Amino acid sequence: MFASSHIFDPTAVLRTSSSSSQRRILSSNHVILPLIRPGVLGGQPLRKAGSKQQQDTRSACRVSASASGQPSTYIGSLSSNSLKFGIVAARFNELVTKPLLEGVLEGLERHGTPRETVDVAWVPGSFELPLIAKAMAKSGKYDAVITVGAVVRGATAHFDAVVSGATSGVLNASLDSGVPVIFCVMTTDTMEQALDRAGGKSGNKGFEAAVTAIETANVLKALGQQGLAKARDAW
Ligand SMILES: Nc1c(NC[C@H](O)[C@H](O)[C@H](O)CO)[nH]c(=O)[nH]c1=O
Ligand SMILES: CC(=O)[C@@H](O)COP(=O)(O)O
Repeated sequence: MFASSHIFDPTAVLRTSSSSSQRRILSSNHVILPLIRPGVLGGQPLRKAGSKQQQDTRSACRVSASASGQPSTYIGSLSSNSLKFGIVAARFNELVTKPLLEGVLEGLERHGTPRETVDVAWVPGSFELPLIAKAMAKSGKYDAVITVGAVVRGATAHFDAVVSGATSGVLNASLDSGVPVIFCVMTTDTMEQALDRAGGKSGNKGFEAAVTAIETANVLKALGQQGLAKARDAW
């Protein structure tokens, strides 16, 4: 799927445009992005020498206007080396949230963001995630914020209150700030289910959240470059 005689730059964005009713990948002088950074596959990033695309793809996202005026499709790069991230982590059930946090940091690192550049704020529980996430998002310092929590059902209805507050609060933080705030909060019936998703048999949802943050931030950046999204400080 990624075979290409051309050199590609993982900091681009794949864009297709429709022509008549057929969508097509743009001509061969456009680049096809790997869904995983070449270094992860052991491959070597190739580079298309000397083309306009190369100048374009040097930015976090490449968008080329469609000559036919047809609608375009934006698919965000999975390269994070031009992005800044913040994380808010809940200490409650830290048996789960600490491996989730590690998964987030590993995911960011494997796509170009050294963990030393990532700010991490700790809060008591998932109910406190939205306040700090919104503060970070509205600071203008971050291209995306990732919230990490683990809400495990107990004997009372408190589970529902915490999940409801955390979910709507994180969503509000994102929509209100115009910054992607990613919801990496386990909401499970048992601790085992939560641990399975924090590096157990179901993988690490923290790593997945990191990839989601990168792609969403890059799409928003591309739309902004096309005047299709307000600049963050105008949100
Ligand atoms: N039971 C869980 C909680 N409860 C604490 C709340 O998040 C909150 O800190 C408290 O209600 C004070 O505002 N938090 C979790 O993250 N996970 C739980 O399972
Ligand atoms: C999600 C919670 O708040 C829950 O773990 C607390 O347990 P309980 O409902 O037994 O008080």
